[in-house]
Amino acid sequence: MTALVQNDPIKILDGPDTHSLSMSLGSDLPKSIEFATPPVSSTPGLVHLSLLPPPSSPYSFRSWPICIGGWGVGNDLDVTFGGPPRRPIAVRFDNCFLRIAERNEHGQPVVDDSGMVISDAFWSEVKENVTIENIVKALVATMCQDSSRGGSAAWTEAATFTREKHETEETFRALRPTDQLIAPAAVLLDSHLDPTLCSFLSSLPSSSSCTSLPSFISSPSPSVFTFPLFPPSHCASLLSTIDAYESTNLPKRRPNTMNNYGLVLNEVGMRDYCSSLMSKVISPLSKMLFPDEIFSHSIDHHHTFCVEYRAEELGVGDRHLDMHHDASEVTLNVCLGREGFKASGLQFCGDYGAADHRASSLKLEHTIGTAVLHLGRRRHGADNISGGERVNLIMWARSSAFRAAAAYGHVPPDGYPKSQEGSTVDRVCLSKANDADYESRIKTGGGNKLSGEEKKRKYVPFNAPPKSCAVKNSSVVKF
Ligand SMILES: O=C(O)CCC(=O)C(=O)O
Ligand SMILES: [Fe+2]
Repeated sequence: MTALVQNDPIKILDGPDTHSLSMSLGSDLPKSIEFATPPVSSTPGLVHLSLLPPPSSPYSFRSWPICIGGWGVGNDLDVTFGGPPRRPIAVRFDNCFLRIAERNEHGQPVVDDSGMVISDAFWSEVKENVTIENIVKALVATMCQDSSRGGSAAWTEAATFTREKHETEETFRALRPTDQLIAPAAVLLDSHLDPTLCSFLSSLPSSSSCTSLPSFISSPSPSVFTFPLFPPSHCASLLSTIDAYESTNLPKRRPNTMNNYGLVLNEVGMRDYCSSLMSKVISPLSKMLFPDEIFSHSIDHHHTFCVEYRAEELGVGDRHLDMHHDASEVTLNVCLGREGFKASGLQFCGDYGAADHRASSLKLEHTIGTAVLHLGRRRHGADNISGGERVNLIMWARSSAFRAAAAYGHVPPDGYPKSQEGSTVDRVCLSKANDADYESRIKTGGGNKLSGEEKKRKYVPFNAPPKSCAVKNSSVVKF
């Protein structure tokens, strides 16, 4: 394989938290690999390149984008744990449907479901000398030959799986040749955004952190934010693309383990549009709104999907969503419609691993076009819908660097230590799927019911008057 690379010149910016190993990778490009143009570094220390397989290869139907390195986590971890910058750094297959989570013969997962290469055997191939050249060579060897690193059969199967997904996207694109949301390299346009948000983002300095919230962003509870995101016309365009896909016979993978209805938008041709939404809106807002989070400067990939709920009167469908936390660092949840749905509140409890994990903290009502941005580890769930239909776009936004650190045990599982649970366990926060004590608590009438007064107190409508920045007061557990 040769490495094919995008056109922009390499750009490595200085930043306060740059990871010196990643940075040195970005500035020390291999001489022995043929690059069409130099690799690109979009955020400091994060290098993007693409592998271009030869025509005879099972991978040859497309190029394989990879990102290596990543800004923001490495040196923070060094400060926490001491010592030099740690290996392995993040190596992630980007924009691919590659999942080789099954174990290799050493019992190690090879590639996880966000594309992260997490096998020790791969890293032992890279050895002491962590350079782009060694990483690329080890990847090519892993994909093409050596069964001790996951087996070529597993990789061939992953290539076939990816090719089928790729063909599905192309078929859908051919059915809607003028749909700008599914075009290759689609971008989020200014006209897709609420005008106030759009002008705010265009004036936001790159290093900005939260000193006070702009008036159009509310923080009804620590580290939960709401703001107008999409105008109605753009919600309607998104719905029309979703509806068009639903009406085809193309394969529909449901969005996560809990929702039975909805689509993975990354798999219906919308990945590029969603990546643009992440880099133009979610990444800058995460830096600003979650400044104390170790990952907030390095959000770089996402699992984006839509969820669909229908009231009983409309027949089969999901009615509500059980309590859970997300497989994300930061989650965007925006309601697209449909006009006239009833009830369907979004309930929040505490952070996973914190003493108040199952204590109710907030209830929001969805409003079309309004976004909720929250930490993935905050427990939440959706109430029953009582009328009509509701479709929301959900982006689970993630950091490669943070996930690589977690995968290698540099940060505790789930990122955070567990505290002893406190005495408050509210019934609304119990999860049928995730709590072993759910049945016993429900049977014994356990879990505090919220009083009428408490319900009122906890109900906070969207567009509540702006508060001063809540981030500094948040009770997020740190490591
Ligand atoms: O329906 C909602 O608003 C919540 C969806 C959600 O939390 C999820 O899909 O992770
Ligand atoms: Fe969720």
